[in-house]
Amino acid sequence: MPHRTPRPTACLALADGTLFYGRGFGATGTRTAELCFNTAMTGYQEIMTDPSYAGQIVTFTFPHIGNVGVNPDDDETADPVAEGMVVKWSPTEPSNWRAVERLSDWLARRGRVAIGGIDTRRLTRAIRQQGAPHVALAHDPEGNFDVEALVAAARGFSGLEGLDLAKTVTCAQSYRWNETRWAWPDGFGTQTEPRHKVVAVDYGAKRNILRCLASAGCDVTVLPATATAEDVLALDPDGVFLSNGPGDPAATGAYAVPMIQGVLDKDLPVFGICLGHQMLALALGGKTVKMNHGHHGANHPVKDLETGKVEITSMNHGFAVDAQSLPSGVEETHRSLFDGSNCGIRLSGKPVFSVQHHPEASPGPQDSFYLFERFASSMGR
Ligand SMILES: NC(=O)CC[C@H](N)C(=O)O
Repeated sequence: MPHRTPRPTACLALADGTLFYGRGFGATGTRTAELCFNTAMTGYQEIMTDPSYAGQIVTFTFPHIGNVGVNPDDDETADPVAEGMVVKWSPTEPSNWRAVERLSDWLARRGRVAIGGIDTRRLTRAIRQQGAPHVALAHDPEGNFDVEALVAAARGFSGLEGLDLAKTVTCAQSYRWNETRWAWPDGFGTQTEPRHKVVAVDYGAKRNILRCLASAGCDVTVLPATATAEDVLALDPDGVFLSNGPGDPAATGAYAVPMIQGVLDKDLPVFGICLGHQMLALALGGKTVKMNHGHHGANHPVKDLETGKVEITSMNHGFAVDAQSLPSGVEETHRSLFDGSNCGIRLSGKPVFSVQHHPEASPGPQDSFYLFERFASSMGR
């Protein structure tokens, strides 16, 4: 019997002309984005719904993606935010008691394209070597691809530099975080009586961050990204939290920096995560830089420079704070043991600090949860 290879139904085109063919799933159509790779072994639903992935397509280096389906509880925001996904094996039938839907149906319903059957090792090596490429990912069940047009679309993608994407994923209006579910059911910092009034500025906040703040005893009011210092201070908070978010920190800094400086003038405790960390660094006079291929995974070792302790952390960033650019009075507190890049800062002698990694995990290890407790205790007991 002659062996017939099924016709490819998806095509991933890199701006340098490299093509990967595979089996499409999820929505049909074409998306352009920057391509990154994520090394986490679990948490594809949390990753796809992390607002910080706006403008990006994610290559999963772990081969078994989709095997636990999707469920109503693991979304980090209402919809997937990453533009699409690239995987080694097309998803099999989900097998998990929490699954309510197949990954492919969920992606299709929410307009996200995906490609399976890809040599993700080769692709990951290419990303590491050349830096995060601009790509076009097309899914067509008929398998008709105009590859020249796809490569041209990939080349036409503007890239993330200079893009303020926080505005596109922030909440439309302020709201109070009133979910009664704690960050982790196994009981980290579960707190029933909130003691600290916190304003969280939403640049694309993951829900588990808000849960962790609540679990550490914070009563959280969330404000849109463009909130001014007056908006924040009008709520008379005990502390201000700056969230994660997508895009180029320098672009979002145009309106975030004056807000943060206004808050710092009032001597309030401030805690930032990821984009929030980058925003705080900019507000304190530092600079951010675009990384070659960034950090995206759940296994990144970070050293606490004060204690010498190493935390295994969850990461998702393509920009970094340039530690050399930090003015005196701003200390580097954490550093990546993968590449030495900056992972944390503190304003000397003040309860003003931030980290590049994700202490809320989701997905990932919970080693860094202490940072939420540090923020809570900086607001008094
Ligand atoms: N997770 C984040 O907040 C990401 C921050 C920023 N957009 C970056 O890519 O570095």
